[in-house]
Amino acid sequence: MAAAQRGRGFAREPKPGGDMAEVHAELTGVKRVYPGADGGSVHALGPVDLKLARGEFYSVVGPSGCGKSTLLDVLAGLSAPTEGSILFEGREVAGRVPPGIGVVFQEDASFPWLTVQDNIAFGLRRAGTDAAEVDRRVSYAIGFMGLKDFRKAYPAQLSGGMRQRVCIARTLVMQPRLILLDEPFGALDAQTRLLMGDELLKLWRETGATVMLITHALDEAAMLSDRIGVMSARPGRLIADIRTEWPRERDSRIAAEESFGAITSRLWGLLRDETVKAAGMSGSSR
Ligand SMILES: Nc1ncnc2c1ncn2[C@@H]1O[C@H](COP(=O)(O)OP(=O)(O)OP(=O)(O)O)[C@@H](O)[C@H]1O
Repeated sequence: MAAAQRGRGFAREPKPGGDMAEVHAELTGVKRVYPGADGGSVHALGPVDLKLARGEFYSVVGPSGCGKSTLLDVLAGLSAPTEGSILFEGREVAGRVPPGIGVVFQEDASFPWLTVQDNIAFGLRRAGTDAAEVDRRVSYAIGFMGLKDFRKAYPAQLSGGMRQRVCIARTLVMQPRLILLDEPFGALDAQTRLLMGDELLKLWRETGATVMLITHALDEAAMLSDRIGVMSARPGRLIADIRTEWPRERDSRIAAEESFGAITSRLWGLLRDETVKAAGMSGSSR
């Protein structure tokens, strides 16, 4: 077993964080148009140009329906772009999820018929990982996510926050180098969201992964991210790029910093007009 694996739980490499200058994922001229219900089409996204540096924590905020999930889906390879190119680690993402990318959704995606440990082991077993390695990674994930007392419990016996931890752990044991999260805490109460945000930061440091988070919550974006992309009303384009300059060793207490308020008000200033436009556009298609 590699030293990095023995020592670092989820991490593939001994150096978390990596080289911030290295481009990890790159979208160029990406557009997504869906077929509309009336035989027309819905221009959901773009054109978008975006570079994610290896190891950075990037969040995307934008008005409802502006194309945030579409952006995540095309980057993940869950949906093919109508135009443009998407590279992950220098290779084209061509409408299928490449190894190395892990996705966490808002919905509780745990399997109700499997225990916590079997839920977390699911992807590894399907990939044919040997049993000892499955045990090692699952045990680590269970400890890390604070699920030790619940390893034999079924999802129905857990709170919403714990179920979402199971889903995050299930993605993390696959050791993704790019983690895409679509409103992962959207269904949770405010206090649980804060705690989950701290756990996400811990995981980000631990794994050294690149993270892209889609969120409606401006304070969540401001608290967790190195950089925040603001999207316009649909068709979603990136209209601002805000760097937070937080230290890597941070947690939700960063919200008490003076500069935190400045970032959230700047985000809201940018989003306000777009949100009004989006509300006016709801249901329309182009
Ligand atoms: N599979 C699809 N087929 C047709 N239209 C779609 C499809 N998926 C999304 N859309 C449309 O594309 C637009 C962008 O949707 P998307 O879910 O990406 O936005 P979003 O910003 O994530 O929304 P929200 O913030 O409400 O979750 C919307 O108008 C939506 O109705």
